[in-house]
Amino acid sequence: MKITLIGSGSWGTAIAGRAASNGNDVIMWSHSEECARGINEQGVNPRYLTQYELPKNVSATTDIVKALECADGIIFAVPSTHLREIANQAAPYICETTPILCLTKGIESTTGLLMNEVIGDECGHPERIAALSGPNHAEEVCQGQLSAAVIAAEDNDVASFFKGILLAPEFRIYLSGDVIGVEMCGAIKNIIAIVCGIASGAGFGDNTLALIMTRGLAEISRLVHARGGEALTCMGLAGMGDLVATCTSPHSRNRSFGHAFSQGTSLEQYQSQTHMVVEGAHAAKSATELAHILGVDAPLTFALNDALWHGQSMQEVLTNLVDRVPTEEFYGIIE
Ligand SMILES: NC(=O)C1=CN([C@@H]2O[C@H](COP(=O)(O)OP(=O)(O)OC[C@H]3O[C@@H](n4cnc5c(N)ncnc54)[C@H](O)[C@@H]3O)[C@@H](O)[C@H]2O)C=CC1
Ligand SMILES: O=C(CO)COP(=O)(O)O
Repeated sequence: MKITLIGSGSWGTAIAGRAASNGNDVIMWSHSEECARGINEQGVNPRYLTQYELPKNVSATTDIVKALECADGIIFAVPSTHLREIANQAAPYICETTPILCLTKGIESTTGLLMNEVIGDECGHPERIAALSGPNHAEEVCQGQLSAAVIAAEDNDVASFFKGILLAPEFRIYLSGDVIGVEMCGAIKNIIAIVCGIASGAGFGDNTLALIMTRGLAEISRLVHARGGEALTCMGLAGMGDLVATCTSPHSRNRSFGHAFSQGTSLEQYQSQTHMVVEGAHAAKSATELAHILGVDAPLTFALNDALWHGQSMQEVLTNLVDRVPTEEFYGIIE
């Protein structure tokens, strides 16, 4: 198969390698000449996962038309803030029956659309769009460390197609029909991971981190349920699995950013130092908008949104959170 991978960050690079290791010819589209040249000439992405040698059947280009020529399957792995613009550029060159897989985790601000929905909006035929999510740090997947992911699609054939492209003994893939649930979990767990990073940076202990993760999972479940997903998905790889991986791993950019933020580093400073996306920061804003529209209580999301985008001090945010009176443990999830 010929697989086109749109994006050349850490996750795109690791997934390009995974697909190519299964014998597929992978062409990566990069917005950066430097990345495309490094991949073609050295077989290594010079900016992300720089120690990882890509299989020989991976090439790269900055020409999106060339990248999409004769694609049997297309994978989007660009940050959420660039997804619409890039899907719009790609759309005229994508055949209407070509299956598409979305790796991006986020919610679009102002529209409240999930990432597969943004691609569907631009490229049409949403039934051929799947989403992959789960506890998958690119740094470990590219080393072949045992991992698992879920691929969700309305059409089981589309999910199965991408399972065939990516499956390996060390990369287990489960299927789901709950695209909304899988996408919502992937977006919101990044918010909770930033809050965990802030708490750990501020000196809170393991009890507090477990409290944030558990109440975070309840918050994710309420949002999933209200957006039309299945609360059970929150118990799976995209929910509980990714929440644990992102809230606890030193690989997580969201958690590390939270830690740095608690020490006074701004989002701009962190992103310009690392050249990496902190999806949870953008999701804090878009999920707040969405929660208000859906009428869902999402205190951790609101708190992070206040701290990141409305200049509220960490002390004020914390006081607001602990001033809340604890109520029924599972309100708003099961009717
Ligand atoms: N890194 C990981 O382990 C995982 C990442 N993801 C998700 O995958 C998505 C992509 O993240 P990463 O690959 O980690 O990115 P990254 O943080 O490693 O790299 C940043 C990406 O932004 C791209 N970029 C920067 N400016 C751009 C522009 N003007 N136009 C187009 N692209 C531009 C870079 O080429 C690069 O692809 C995110 O939504 C992330 O949440 C999901 C699972 C695992
Ligand atoms: O989604 C991820 C792991 O599954 C990556 O998380 P970070 O963006 O926090 O590194």
